[in-house]
Amino acid sequence: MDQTRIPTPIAPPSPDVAARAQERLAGLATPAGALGRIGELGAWLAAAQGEVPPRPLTDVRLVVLAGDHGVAAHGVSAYPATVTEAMVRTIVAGRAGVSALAREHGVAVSVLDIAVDADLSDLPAEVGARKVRRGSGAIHLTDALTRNEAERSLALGAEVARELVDDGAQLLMTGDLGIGNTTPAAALVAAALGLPADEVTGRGTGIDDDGWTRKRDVVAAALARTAGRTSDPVELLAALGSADLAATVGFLVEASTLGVPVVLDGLMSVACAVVAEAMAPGAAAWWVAGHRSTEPAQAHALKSLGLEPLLDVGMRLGEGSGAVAALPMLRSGIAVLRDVALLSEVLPS
Ligand SMILES: O=C(O)c1ccc[n+]([C@@H]2O[C@H](COP(=O)([O-])O)[C@@H](O)[C@H]2O)c1
Ligand SMILES: Cc1cc2nc[nH]c2cc1C
Repeated sequence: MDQTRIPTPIAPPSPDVAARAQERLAGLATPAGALGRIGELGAWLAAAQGEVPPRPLTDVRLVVLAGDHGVAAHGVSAYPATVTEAMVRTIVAGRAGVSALAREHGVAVSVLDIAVDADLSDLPAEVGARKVRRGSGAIHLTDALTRNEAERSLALGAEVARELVDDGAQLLMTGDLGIGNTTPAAALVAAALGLPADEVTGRGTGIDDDGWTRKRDVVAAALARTAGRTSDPVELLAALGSADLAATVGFLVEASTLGVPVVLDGLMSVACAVVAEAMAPGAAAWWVAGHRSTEPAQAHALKSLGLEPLLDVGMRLGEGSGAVAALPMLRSGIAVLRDVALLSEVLPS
């Protein structure tokens, strides 16, 4: 039986409302186009909300999807895999990098253990309620997941997005956490876009030249191992992804299906967005890229999606931090469409 999924096209934010928002933007008491991307963001959010001017963003949610990766035992990261568990605990305690940014910008953060290779059952039950497995396979040696695990991960990511939207979330963000995860994310981008390992391999948490060469070889071996099997997105996630990355894909597809805008983060988020766009063509119209990571694969992935990141400040933290950091620009877009006078109101008649 052919298990290949039929791509499900996604309708964009309302073109009618987008046109009305552009009309309001063009009529503001500013020189035409003077608000640049801030104005464009306001118009995009208006179209996404179906309302001009758009409503203030009072309910913004970030979900950090955490997991370990078999490749971490093969010298591809500057840090040991034990950091993943430690940082899940740190996010729960509200003391991670993203925790500080999220408090500053009024974003509610939750962290989910999708595939951390540790027992986190002492944490609040919701953290581990969707655990798929302990760690995903080392992709240069074996598939990351079974096809069934990939399907389950996609479904649970979708479920997470649905729950947040049902609970009133106006804007969603995805974050990632997992030592070694820039290796499968780079491999996903390479396989999806037909790029060689050299062009997608970055320094991740800060590996040295020897580490980079090892990581490049791991990505190349993973691509060679799975050649010819990765045109179907579910197969791609099973072969080269992980449970946490597959869950992120499911989350992104579902958010766009529900018509809720998403701010993407760094490499993992944008690599998953490439796979989500393949599963749900048109979904990218519901996403904005929060920042440009230092990872080369993210640049390729952004380009393929036609997304220009809002910030370019050398961030490479993950955790959703670059999405949260970009939020003031989105709020600014809403403020100008709501509060700036029209030129017709201020000019003497
Ligand atoms: O978001 C990014 O683009 C990004 C770039 C480099 C590193 N990270 C974070 O660092 C970890 C992965 O780096 P590595 O070197 O272990 O593959 C993981 O926890 C990510 O959240 C994140
Ligand atoms: C300390 C630390 C925090 C992180 N947060 C996301 N990835 C990370 C990797 C490390 C090493």
